[in-house]
Amino acid sequence: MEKKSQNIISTKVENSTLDFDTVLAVALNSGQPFAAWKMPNENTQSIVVSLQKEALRVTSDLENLPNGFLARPFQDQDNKAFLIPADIYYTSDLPEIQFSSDYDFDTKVKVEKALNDFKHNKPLKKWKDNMLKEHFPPTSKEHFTSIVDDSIEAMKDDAFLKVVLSRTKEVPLKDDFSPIHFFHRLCKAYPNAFISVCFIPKVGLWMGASPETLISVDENGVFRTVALAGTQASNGMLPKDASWKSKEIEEQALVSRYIINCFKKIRLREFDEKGPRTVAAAHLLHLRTDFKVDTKATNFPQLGTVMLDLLHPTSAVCGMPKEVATQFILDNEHYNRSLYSGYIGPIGLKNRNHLFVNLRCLQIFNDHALLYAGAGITEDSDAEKEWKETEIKMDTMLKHLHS
Ligand SMILES: C=C(O[C@@H]1C=C(C(=O)O)C=C[C@H]1O)C(=O)O
Repeated sequence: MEKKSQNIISTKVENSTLDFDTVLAVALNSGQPFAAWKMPNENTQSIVVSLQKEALRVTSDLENLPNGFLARPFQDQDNKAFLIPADIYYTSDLPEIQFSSDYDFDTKVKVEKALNDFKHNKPLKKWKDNMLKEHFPPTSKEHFTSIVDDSIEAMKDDAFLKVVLSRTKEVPLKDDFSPIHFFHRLCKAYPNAFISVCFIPKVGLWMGASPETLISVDENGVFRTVALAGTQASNGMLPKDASWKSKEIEEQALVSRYIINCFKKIRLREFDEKGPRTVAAAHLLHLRTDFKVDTKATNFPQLGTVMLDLLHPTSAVCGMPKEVATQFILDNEHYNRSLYSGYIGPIGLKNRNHLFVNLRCLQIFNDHALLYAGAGITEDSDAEKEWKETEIKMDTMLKHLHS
């Protein structure tokens, strides 16, 4: 991955003070923008905290942005993403905290004091004051099934081929709910998902266990993306034993075709394609095709940025054709998806970029959570089954919210 280098100063904070939970607790209490995450199949847990009150608003130009955590909503007017710059960066595989060199000695002393104070028994309670107070009413079953039926009619009239319709559900939280414990429960339950918690003022506190990479470019310049679609409950079945109906096979093939069309638009022929094969995500099975490009061999270092712009939102979360499906979603869902089905992930850190589709996620309010899930609708869909599909997708988070 090619990127301009950034100045970073490492500060050793008294060893006993520094651990992931302390840094996360101080970040949560602070009201500053922050994100913490664990990558799929890795044990390291990382956190970035911004020392500015608001997240930055940026275009997703990965080669030129400062290191940090990027979060882009499904849709908004100015097509910009939020960036939480890594003013402070902590990763559990290093014994020190890193400050970007823009921050002076006083700031470092303040942060170290906050970490020490917390360790000497300041409880995690202020975080609730930073939560959003209001949201759109949760979607009723009646509304969801009626818009699914309307979309099926529209597809029968050839208005579009596929649309992904989503909904929300409100769940009360216990008084002693801790985002930190929840984060660890998710890490333990879903080792191959991207586990994240992210706070942006006015956008709220979001947590998730995403199974879906939107794009990644690793330290060797290898670009990856996936076409993920088709859902069934595994009910204990191994991926290799799964069989799929033509509805799901077509639904996933549309996503693959969409990705290949994006490669075609930029005249890139040198991509590897593997699949589709069945993969497990929590208690669910999906169909997935993997795409890979060597950006060094193809001399295309900015491929990540270019594909991000072309791919988002893919037909795994939006539909086909994209413009008509987007309009149907905006006209019918009757709520703002915000970060749900947008993309989130770390950029620049450890010399790699990895953005995930923000799925299997929820938003935390001070006494309840708002869960989000959607389902791909085609002409052959059945509204009742699609409602059920959103329920089982929401179970990914719901199962671990209280334990
Ligand atoms: C839209 C969601 O998931 C997406 C839609 C899928 C489908 O329609 O079968 C499967 C995986 C995801 O790409 C969601 O989890 O909310």
